[in-house]
Amino acid sequence: MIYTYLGPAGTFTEAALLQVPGAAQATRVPSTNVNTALEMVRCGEADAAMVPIENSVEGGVSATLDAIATGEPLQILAEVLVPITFVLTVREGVESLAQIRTVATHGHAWAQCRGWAEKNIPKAEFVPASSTAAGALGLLDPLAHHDAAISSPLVAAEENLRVLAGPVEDNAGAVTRFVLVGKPGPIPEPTGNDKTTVILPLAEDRPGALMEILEQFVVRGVNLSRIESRPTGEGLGHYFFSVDVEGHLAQARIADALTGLHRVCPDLRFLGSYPAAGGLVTTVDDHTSDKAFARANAWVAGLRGNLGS
Ligand SMILES: O=C(O)C(=O)C[C@]1(C(=O)O)C=C[C@@H](O)C=C1
Repeated sequence: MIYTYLGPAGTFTEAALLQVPGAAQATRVPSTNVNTALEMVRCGEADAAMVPIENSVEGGVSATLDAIATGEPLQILAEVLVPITFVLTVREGVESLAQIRTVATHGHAWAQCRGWAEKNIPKAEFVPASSTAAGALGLLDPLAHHDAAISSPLVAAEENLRVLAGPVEDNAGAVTRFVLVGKPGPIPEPTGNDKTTVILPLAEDRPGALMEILEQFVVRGVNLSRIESRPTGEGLGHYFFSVDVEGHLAQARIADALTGLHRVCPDLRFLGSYPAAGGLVTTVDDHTSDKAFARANAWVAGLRGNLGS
């Protein structure tokens, strides 16, 4: 098994990948960005890619949401949660916060530490890095010029970097959610606590279009755990919705909701059903249970048996 992930080694994404059973023993190839990681899967150079999809403070990771919604189809195989905490590390020679003029980190990490930075290093300019680990490693590179980096405490310790402050995140207890993505194939078995992800392009901009989509879930008792609108790139006002719901394709209420969605949104994309991480407990009302659907379908089939007779 070959895995790729948003690298280099020491990113939160690598920490997420290491939670996947067997990944620590498998080949792990770092990619410099999410698109490259997903392309490696599409062209068969990697069997699966671990990529960040949302953070509890900063929200959706646009690069991932867009890349899995378009292009050659992909499938989410698993999700992993990683608690996030950051430290501020500095280049040799930087002794105090007052000396810092430039800080390198991933845009999502900067957004989670912006309040701390404005207060403690107000003169420092943000230098975007491809990941938190890349920003930290830059401190050891004489050709990179940033004074400081915001990264995980782990990469700071592994690289023997001087930590000047930490934790530096604005919200303690932040969590990033990562997804393991492969080529479309067998769907993981239902566990009873699963998620299903779909991409729903709005066919036309008219009153009630989003409502029509959402009611497909509501009437089948399906709970949404994430909904995000992303621009399609075709101009202002053109969006698709990226939606996670609680449940598995193997369950009648999810299959029935997808049937309904296909009628109102024929270009929808199924991105997979996979076990939910983090102790999600899904409760299903009696009237939307598999048994209730089976009874209702049998009843209609019975009525239809009399058609034309
Ligand atoms: O830069 C990293 O270490 C990553 O794994 C990327 C990433 C992200 O894109 O959300 C992951 C977790 C943190 O929230 C910040 C950055």
